[in-house]
Amino acid sequence: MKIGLIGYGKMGKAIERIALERGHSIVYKVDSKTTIDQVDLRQADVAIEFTQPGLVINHIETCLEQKTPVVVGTTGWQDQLAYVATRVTEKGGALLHASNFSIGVNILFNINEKLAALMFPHPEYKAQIEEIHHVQKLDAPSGTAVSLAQGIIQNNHKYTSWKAETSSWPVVSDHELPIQALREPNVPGTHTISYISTIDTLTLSHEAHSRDGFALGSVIAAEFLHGKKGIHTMRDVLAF
Ligand SMILES: NC(=O)C1=CN([C@@H]2O[C@H](COP(=O)(O)OP(=O)(O)OC[C@H]3O[C@@H](n4cnc5c(N)ncnc54)[C@H](O)[C@@H]3O)[C@@H](O)[C@H]2O)C=CC1
Ligand SMILES: O=C(O)C1=N[C@H](C(=O)O)C[C@H](O)C1
Repeated sequence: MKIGLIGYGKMGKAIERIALERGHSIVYKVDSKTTIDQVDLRQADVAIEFTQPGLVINHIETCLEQKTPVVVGTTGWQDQLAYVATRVTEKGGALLHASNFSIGVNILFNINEKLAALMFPHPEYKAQIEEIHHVQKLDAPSGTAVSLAQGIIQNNHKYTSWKAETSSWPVVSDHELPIQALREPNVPGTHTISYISTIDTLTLSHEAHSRDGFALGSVIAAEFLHGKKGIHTMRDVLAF
C-alpha cells in the first residue's frame, strides 16, 4: 500500500519505520517545511495524520477535498468530532480516528467501560484518572484520558462530566470525574483509572514502553481503511 505521512515528528518517524517493515511504501511526508498545500495527497492510498491540534481540521478538510482516505491520530480536537463526521458524509470520504491506536489501550477502553458499570451500585468508590506524558505534549488532558472519562460517564450515571485537575487532591463534586495531567521527561504515555474508597483502591493501568504500539496500530488502521468509505474508529478495526 502507498502511505502518505502528514506530520513527520516523533510519531511520523515511528510510523514510517513500521510501515516499511510491513511492506508498505511512503510516498510523501508533510511537515512544517513541506506543507499540505504543496503535495498531491492522491499519490497515497491512505494518508496518516499525526501533527498538532491547531492543524488537524485543515488537514482533514484537505484530505476530503482531495478524496484521500485519512487515519487521524492527532488529539485535542474531540469537540469538533460531530462537525468532522458531517463533512466526511457530505464529501463521501473515508476517515478513521482514535485518541490512542495501541492495542493495549483499546483493550483498556473496553475493560474500563465494564468496570464503570460494575461500580455504579457502589458509590462509596470515587473514580479518578491520571495521565502522564512527555513534556513536549501540547494538549492536556490527553485524548486517551478524555476517552476513558467518556467511557466511565456513559456507563456509570453517577458521573455527568469530567474536570481537569491540577491539585494532587482533586476537589470535585460527586458527579464530576477528575483527570490529573502530569508532564515528565521522556514518558510515551501512562494512563491509570483508580476507584478509591476508605476501605481499598482498585486500579487499572496502561504504560506504553515506546511509541511503537501507537505507530503499529495506526498502520493496521490504514490497512483497514483502504478501500472503505465513512467514519471509523479502532473499535471497528478490532471488532469490539
Ligand atoms: N492517537 C494516538 O495513538 C497518538 C496520538 N498522538 C498525537 O499525535 C500528535 C503528534 O504527536 P508527535 O508526533 O509526538 O508530535 P511531534 O511534535 O513530534 O510532531 C508533530 C509534527 O507536526 C508537524 N507540523 C508542524 N507544523 C506543521 C505544518 N504547518 N504542516 C504540517 N505539519 C506540521 C511537525 O513538523 C511534526 O512533524 C499529537 O497531537 C499527539 O497527541 C501521539 C501519539 C499517539
Ligand atoms: O502526545 C502523545 O504522545 C500521546 N498522545 C495521545 C493522547 O493524547 O492520548 C496518545 C498517547 O497517550 C501519546
